[in-house]
Amino acid sequence: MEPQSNLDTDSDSDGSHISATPPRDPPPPTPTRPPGPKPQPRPHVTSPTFLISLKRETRVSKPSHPNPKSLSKPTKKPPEPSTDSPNKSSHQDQIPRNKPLPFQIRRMSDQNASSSASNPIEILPAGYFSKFASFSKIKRPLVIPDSVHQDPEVISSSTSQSFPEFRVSDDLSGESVPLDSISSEIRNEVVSNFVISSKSVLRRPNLIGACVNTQPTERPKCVNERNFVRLNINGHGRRFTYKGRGSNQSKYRGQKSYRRSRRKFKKERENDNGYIEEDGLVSDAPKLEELNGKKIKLDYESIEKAILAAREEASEENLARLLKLVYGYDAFREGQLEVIKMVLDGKSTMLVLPTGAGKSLCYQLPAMILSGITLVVCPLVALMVDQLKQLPPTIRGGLLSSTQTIDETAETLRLLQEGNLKLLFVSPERFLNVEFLSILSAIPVISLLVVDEAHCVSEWSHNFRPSYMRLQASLLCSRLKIGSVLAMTATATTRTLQAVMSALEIPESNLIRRAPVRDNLQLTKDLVTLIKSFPFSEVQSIIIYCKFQSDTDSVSKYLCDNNILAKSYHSGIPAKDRSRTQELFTSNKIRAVVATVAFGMGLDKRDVGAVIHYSLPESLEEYVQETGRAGRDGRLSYCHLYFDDAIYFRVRSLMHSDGVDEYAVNKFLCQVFCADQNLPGKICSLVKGSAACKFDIKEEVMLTLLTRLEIGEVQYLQLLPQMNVTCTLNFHKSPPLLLADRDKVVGAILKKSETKQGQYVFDIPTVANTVGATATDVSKRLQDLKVKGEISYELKDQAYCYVLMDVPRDICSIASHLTTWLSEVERCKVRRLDTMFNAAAFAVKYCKKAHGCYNEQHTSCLKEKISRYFNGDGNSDGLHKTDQSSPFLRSDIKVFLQSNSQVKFTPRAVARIMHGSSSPAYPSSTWSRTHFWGRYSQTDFQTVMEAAKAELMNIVGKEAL
Ligand SMILES: Nc1ncnc2c1ncn2[C@@H]1O[C@H](COP(=O)(O)OP(=O)(O)OP(=O)(O)O)[C@@H](O)[C@H]1O
Repeated sequence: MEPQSNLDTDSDSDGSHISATPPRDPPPPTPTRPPGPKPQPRPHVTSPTFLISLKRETRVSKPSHPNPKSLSKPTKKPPEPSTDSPNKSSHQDQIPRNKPLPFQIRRMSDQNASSSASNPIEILPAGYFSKFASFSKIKRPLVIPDSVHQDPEVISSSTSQSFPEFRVSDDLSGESVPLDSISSEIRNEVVSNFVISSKSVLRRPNLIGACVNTQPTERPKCVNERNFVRLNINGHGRRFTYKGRGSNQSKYRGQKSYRRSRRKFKKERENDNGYIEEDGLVSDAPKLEELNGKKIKLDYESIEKAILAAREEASEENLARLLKLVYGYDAFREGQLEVIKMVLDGKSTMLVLPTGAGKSLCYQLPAMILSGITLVVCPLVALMVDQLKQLPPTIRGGLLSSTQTIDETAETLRLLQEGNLKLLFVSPERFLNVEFLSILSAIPVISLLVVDEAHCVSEWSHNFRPSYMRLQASLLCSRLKIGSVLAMTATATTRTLQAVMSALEIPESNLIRRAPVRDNLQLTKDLVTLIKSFPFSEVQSIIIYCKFQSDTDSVSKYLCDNNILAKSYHSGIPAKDRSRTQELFTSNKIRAVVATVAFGMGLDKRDVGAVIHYSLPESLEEYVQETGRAGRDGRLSYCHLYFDDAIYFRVRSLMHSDGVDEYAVNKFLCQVFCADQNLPGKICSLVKGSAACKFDIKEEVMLTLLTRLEIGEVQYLQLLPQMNVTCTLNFHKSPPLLLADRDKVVGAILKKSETKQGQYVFDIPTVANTVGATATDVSKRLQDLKVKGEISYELKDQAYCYVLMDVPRDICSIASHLTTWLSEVERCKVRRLDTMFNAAAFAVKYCKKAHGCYNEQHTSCLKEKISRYFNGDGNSDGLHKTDQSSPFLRSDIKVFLQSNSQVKFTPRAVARIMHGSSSPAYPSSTWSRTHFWGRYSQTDFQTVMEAAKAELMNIVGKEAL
């Protein structure tokens, strides 16, 4: 075995924990098979096993060096160059469909061969794996990436194309088990499960806070814990139906149903099970109970005492007592006690624990003890909801999210102001909301600000979010009274950590960091071999990660066709269906979820036994985070990675989709500052869609640039919440001029509108500037007039809004500075992907299996790579797969430019097309029709850009002559 000394372990895998939750049957070492075409039979398994042998289809590989002659004769007419906006056409019939071929497993004849397309391959029968094959390479059908096609039509169309065929087989020979014998039971289960789920009560956790004051709750005799109540309001205990919009607490008062529910509630309390059911509503026991596999009887009096004792002295003994009383846990896991003590000491702390290691407890416990409110910043609404549900009954929690109605938000804010919340989940975007900030600033103490998924703060992380970048300590502390900050992440390299800690002003000494991978995870490489092997067949719950939405749909469909209960999960699926899938999975009603990266954050299913990466993750951070969803119960779990360089090249091309050119940034800044027309204090807006097309910069990148202008050394602007800025208005009652006399907003509207067919069309920020109000004030005024029946209106054009604070004198130097920074961010993304690829390639090709790895099992070498990566600066070492040059590149670009001579290109735009990567001004819906689309995805992006630049210069030179 590889010495583990360089890898810290976490308590998930310490002896006591393992003995409490025994490992799944350990996998027997994979039997070595003799060479030859006939695979050996698998060990006999008595229970029904569902083993899948893949039979896939692939598209014809494009020759990496195509004949230029053939290229000059396009097979299809190139795209209409551009009289109409390229954006307009997004029909699925414009997307080239891939020609399926029979499934191939490629066995490299040359170990060092790198390009699967150019190397001789041996076609093996499906399901066969020779022991000589260093790795089974599966050529996948080319599907259109999420990021390229957001159009749901396109997504659904791509799912219907013919796809990998999966068979149910009973052994390595790939023979099929009679499906009926397996399926009937499962089919029945599916049917009944769906019936159950369709009847289930829709819960709206964000409403729970709104109901907290509906009646006097059975409070314990709290001494000085004002917010402490026996009942949780987080979804475990009492729940009230919310009778439609506008319902509020007063509607409950005096109602019969309410009195009935009170009686029932009291009765439940008398039963002393600690949990309360409400009036015909969901009465599931708290998560807590499920989590520990035993009932916990909450002793509220003792809990109160324990809280007071811990507040008085945060000793290990006092904290452990509280832990036992509230959670039923016997001991803290590694790192937990240390961080809780630091937080209670008021020290800002950076916590890095693996996924599932128990980070939430590190803020929940202090939230109970600290006197003020705890604010938790979460990146996703779904994550907030899950976290809220998982709060113990002793913490009054609430959340603020964009999915709430105005009434719900108002109710939560009211509770917050009244001090009736102990813990509040918010999105980072919420900090743009002036009303929210003013309520927060009036709160005497925000004891703790928790930044969950804190790596999002740093541009060097795998999951950077511009709105997180705004969570600068200086910005927060200047507006709010925050006791201390707890930043938490499972995955961050040293460079990312430094950036996060510096932004949140966390001292270096306050870093608590453990190894990124738990010890109960086995990391292996080959999906097919593993699916056919014994441990996998024993696993009840499996998550399969795919890169693209269309892959998840197809893979889950094929699994279902073969009687393996699976559902797909991605952001293109309506939220309601996604949560139903999650529910089915958590309650073991389906066996597998086939998902994009959108699945899993906040999922606390302890018995996920396997995580399979069907596509290469984008980074080791992503890999570690996703594999960390297996084995949270401490049992031996399996992580399988499909290694495929076709996906690698496609993803690598996508990594360049955020890149920008200096001149584009320059143009963008000119628009942001509108040269000399704008004065500081003016409200401005940038319509997202049209600006993205105009500058060929993605919307998120524009937001990143704006955020940079807000939080840089000079604050050039202040971001406001995004809104629809174009208003089309009709007057109904009073004549417009009469109304304008009474109302200055209407006066400004009449002045600043264009009239089109009797309708008034205007820009809200412009009207706001005219009357000296905020955009929100104008929106509110419009709403009032609408309620009075004076007007009706429609809003469109979602825009970034901001107030100008300062206009820079030298836009060029800011543009240059920002471009350099964004280029480094782009390179960093590519390096992360390369590192992931190299780690997988190492396991597949070069691992000497000297330190504990055997057969396809590469836990030791991968853990070592992961550890080195996280402790270093995150840089890639080793192989570089992309071609640094190509003899036909220049001539291909020339042909492409000639055949699209009416279109204006930049070198970057040409390189993106050659890489098959869309951008706002050159969308795939138009440009994927050219046969050059994606042709050079295996050639280094920079090399293609330089070749394009040279060709464009040639054309300019000729035109100048
Ligand atoms: N001291 C403990 N003893 C036993 N179980 C614990 C302990 N602390 C936390 N847990 C359990 O571990 C599981 C994972 O905890 P939690 O969800 O907080 O992990 P996490 O680190 O936040 O993971 P993620 O990064 O995925 O969000 C939960 O079921 C939690 O109840």
